[in-house]
This record gives sequence, structure tokens and C-alpha cells, in this order.
Amino acid sequence: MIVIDNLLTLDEVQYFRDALASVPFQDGKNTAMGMAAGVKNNGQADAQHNQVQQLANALLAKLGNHPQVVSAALPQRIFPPCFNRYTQSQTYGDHVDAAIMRIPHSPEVLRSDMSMTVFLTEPETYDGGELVIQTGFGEQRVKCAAGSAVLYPSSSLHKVMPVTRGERIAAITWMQSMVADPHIRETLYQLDQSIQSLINSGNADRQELDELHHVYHNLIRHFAAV
Ligand SMILES: O=C(O)CCC(=O)C(=O)O
Ligand SMILES: [Fe+2]
Repeated sequence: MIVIDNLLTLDEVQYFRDALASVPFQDGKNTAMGMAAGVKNNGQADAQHNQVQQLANALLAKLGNHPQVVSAALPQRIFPPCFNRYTQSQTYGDHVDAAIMRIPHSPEVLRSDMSMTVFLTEPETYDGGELVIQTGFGEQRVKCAAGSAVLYPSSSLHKVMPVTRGERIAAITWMQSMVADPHIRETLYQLDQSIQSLINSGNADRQELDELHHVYHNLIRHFAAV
């Protein structure tokens, strides 16, 4: 599970929230697949609406260009983000996201390897609404600052706690990774992050850095299915 701080600036968050205030929302059950429909109680911005599609595309472009997202997910395909809203005790009970998703308006399908929530409301403006993810090390509860995001394995059971005050607005998406194996993907992420912090430390030896880059790219070449 990876938290990405300040994926969006506060101005961008404000822009998304203002735009979402004037688009139609529908019952989230409409888009829940299989078992998930029984436990899903939220609102979802109408994905057919022109302005919602523009917002989704703007966020999609941002995600595809974000170095930490790219490093952690190695995305091959990203589902156009959906925007959801929880108010007045709305909740999404325990579920696992569908493994295969049809990409709207495209012949392509996507295997969900990583799920992402981008928080669009400040945590102090609502109670509840934590995203609770089951991991091998127990339950992780996340409630990020507006503009920050969490990336977690789509294979994990997760839920959104009831919102008991205010409203929680978020963008959610799924990514198919070029590296299907979560352990290898995580190790590649660690290697890349170590290389980045060496670069940022300013005292890395140029030749050693080149060698590490060489290793990283050859591992990607070996493991990435494109
Ligand atoms: O809103 C969230 O943080 C996650 C929602 C979710 O799990 C889903 O829509 O599949
Ligand atoms: Fe989910």
C-alpha cells in the first residue's frame, strides 16, 4: 500500500470539487459488478456526462505522468477515473474489485492489479469514510488529505466506513500493470525509489548511478509484458 502525497494541488482539488458540484450523480449500485452491488451505497458522477469525462481525462493525464505513480504501478492501462460521493451514513462494505474491467468506449479490457483512491475532500470536514484495506499485516485505515492518494493491490478485500458527518468525495481508478507479479513490482518500486533518493542526496557517484539505472532498466526489460 502506497500513499502518494499531494498528487493534486489544492487549487486542482478545488477545481475538481467545484466542477463535481454541478454534474449529475447516480446511485453507485449501477456500476457495481456482481457481489459488490449488495454492499455498495454511494453516489457516482454520471460517467456519460461530458464534463465528467473531461474531469476523468484530466486526472488520467495527471496519473500517467506522475513519477511516483508510474514507479509504483508501472501502468500499462489506467481505467478512466470515476468520482464517488458518500454522505449520510453511506458506505461501501467489504468487497474485492472486479479482476477484469471493460474500458468504456474502447474494445480493450483491463486486468485490475492496483486500485487507487484520490481523496478530494479535507478529512476534517467529514467523519468516518476511512478506506479500510485488509493486508497480510492486518487492517490498514486510510483517510488522506485532499489531493493525496492511496494505491493498493486490487486483490485485497477493502471497504469504505460509513460517513456520519459531512461528505466524502473521491476519485477512484484501477491500473493494469506491465508487471503482473506484485512482489516483483514492489521490488522494482523499491529499487527505483532508492535510485531517486540517491540522486536527490546529491552525492551519488555518477558511474554507480548509471550502473544502477542499467540494472533497473534491464529488470524492467525482463519482467514487463507490454
Ligand atoms: O472510495 C473509495 O475509497 C474506494 C471505493 C471502492 O472501493 C470502489 O469503488 O471499488
Ligand atoms: Fe473497491
